[in-house]
Amino acid sequence: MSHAWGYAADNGPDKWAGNFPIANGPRQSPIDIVPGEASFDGGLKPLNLKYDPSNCLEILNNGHSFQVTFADDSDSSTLKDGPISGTYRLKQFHFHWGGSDSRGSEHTVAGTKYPAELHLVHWNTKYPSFGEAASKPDGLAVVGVFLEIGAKNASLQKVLDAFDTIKAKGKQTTFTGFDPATLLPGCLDYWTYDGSLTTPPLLESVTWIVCKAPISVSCEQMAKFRSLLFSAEGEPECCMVDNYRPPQPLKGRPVRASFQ
Ligand SMILES: N=Nc1ccc(S(N)(=O)=O)cc1
Ligand SMILES: [Zn+2]
Repeated sequence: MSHAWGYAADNGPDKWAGNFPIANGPRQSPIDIVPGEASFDGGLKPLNLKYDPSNCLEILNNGHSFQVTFADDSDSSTLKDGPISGTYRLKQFHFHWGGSDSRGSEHTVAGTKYPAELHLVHWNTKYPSFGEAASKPDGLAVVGVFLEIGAKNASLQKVLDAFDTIKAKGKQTTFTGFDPATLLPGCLDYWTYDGSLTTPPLLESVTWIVCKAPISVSCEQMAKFRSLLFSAEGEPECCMVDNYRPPQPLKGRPVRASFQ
């Protein structure tokens, strides 16, 4: 690629292996989750998520998605139990979405695409920082939540209301007091498997925890997602849509279910 990675024809997922050969590695994400082929594991614990809204710092358009970033200098916003050992700290959350309601999620369920997918990114505190953890096989744990078209999501709306100030790539603004737990479904049944970051550098360091239950998003709210731009101020405007990587080969990996 002559220029940075993205989601366009000339720098999108099919081109990433050029600069990031791990794109063809053994534990790449996302995947298509086939419920009938997942194994129930009674040893999997319930997810133990404890978030402190006072850790919420800012919202940023990074040119690939928007992300809400958290203070991660203490164990006040953490993920424990589930399929992981130890304590993982929340670093940020972000979304992936489509140009229409028929696509947008990264993981799929028996081939079904959702209009969007939320990722809550946590790092293992056995390592000194996110950056260190991101290169370790047990370094990260990402909770994925599907969005399905339905009722307006009041919690999500608080995030969308901040969009007017971060429309272009590189824009960021203060965003405090938000509780990401309000974006979780009521039921925390999940699938889990060993995978990777779904964007470059595609590091194979993620324990994926994908919730079976979706949360709702209205079609008007989906239109708001699509109002963001991949482009920076002063560049030709390019709508931020279809910022998702398609499912990757499972290559023999087991997918476990926390539910029967
Ligand atoms: N560079 N940081 C990243 C963090 C999370 C993800 S994802 N989409 O796998 O949650 C990708 C990149
Ligand atoms: Zn993501």
